[in-house]
Amino acid sequence: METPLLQVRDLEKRYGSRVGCIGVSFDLWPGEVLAIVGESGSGKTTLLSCISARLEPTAGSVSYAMRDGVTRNLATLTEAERRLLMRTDWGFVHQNPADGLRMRVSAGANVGERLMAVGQRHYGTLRETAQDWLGRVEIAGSRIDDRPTEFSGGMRQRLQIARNLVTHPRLVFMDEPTGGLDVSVQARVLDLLRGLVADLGLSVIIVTHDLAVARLLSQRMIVMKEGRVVEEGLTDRVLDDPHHPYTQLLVASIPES
Ligand SMILES: Nc1ncnc2c1ncn2[C@@H]1O[C@H](COP(=O)(O)OP(=O)(O)OP(=O)(O)O)[C@@H](O)[C@H]1O
Repeated sequence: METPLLQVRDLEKRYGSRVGCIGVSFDLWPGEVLAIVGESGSGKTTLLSCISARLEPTAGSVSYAMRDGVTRNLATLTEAERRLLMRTDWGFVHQNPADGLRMRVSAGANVGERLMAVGQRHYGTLRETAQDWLGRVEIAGSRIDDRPTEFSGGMRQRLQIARNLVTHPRLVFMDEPTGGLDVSVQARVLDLLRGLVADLGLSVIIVTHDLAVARLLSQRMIVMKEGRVVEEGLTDRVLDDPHHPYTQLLVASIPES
């Protein structure tokens, strides 16, 4: 029987007396794209940080099915195991590309660096793979020696995506991946992400306040309000037939297109 890739149980994060998120439980299945939506301050980023082992929860657990098939509670990983997971089996696409790229090294080195983390050392192979990945994210190969500082916002975001996917991670976390881009650029990046996620069979957890992004990318979504999950279900069902009054309000506030 298939096991979930990620199991979140009664997760809670408090900042002093303030609640970041509370009582959150869900499973993520291999190959599934799950969107976490909710208004500003609802706890999306807190939840994403806890499940990606970047923030220690106050209570509850997150378990992950490692490549060797053993499911481990993230809290029991050593620091070295956690870092290896982050550099190889997981990806993290930040809203601001500068948070996920090294801005002072070339585009090629940004992609190659992640490959070196999985043991690739041969310069020719590193460069060839980097070149291939730049192509996959629609960056001209002639830009391989340019630094991200010389790239447009959309190019930077596409480079960040290449850097994350080059190691063929099984799980990618995304925090508002198109949030900082011009509307005209967003569509292209979203389209690219959708294609890559499908081609690579990635599992994804994506935080967004944009329901159109959730509709386009995710199969399932959870809706957060004041740190709690108020609704969960298949994306089309939640958006077409929202049950919770808060979700109804969110859906009703989408501008007609
Ligand atoms: N470092 C922190 N210290 C104290 N309180 C925090 C901290 N980070 C978040 N919070 C609080 O936790 C709650 C959830 O915040 P969080 O950033 O997770 O929401 P969000 O849904 O991601 O919002 P946004 O869409 O604006 O990023 C808020 O009440 C926020 O003020």
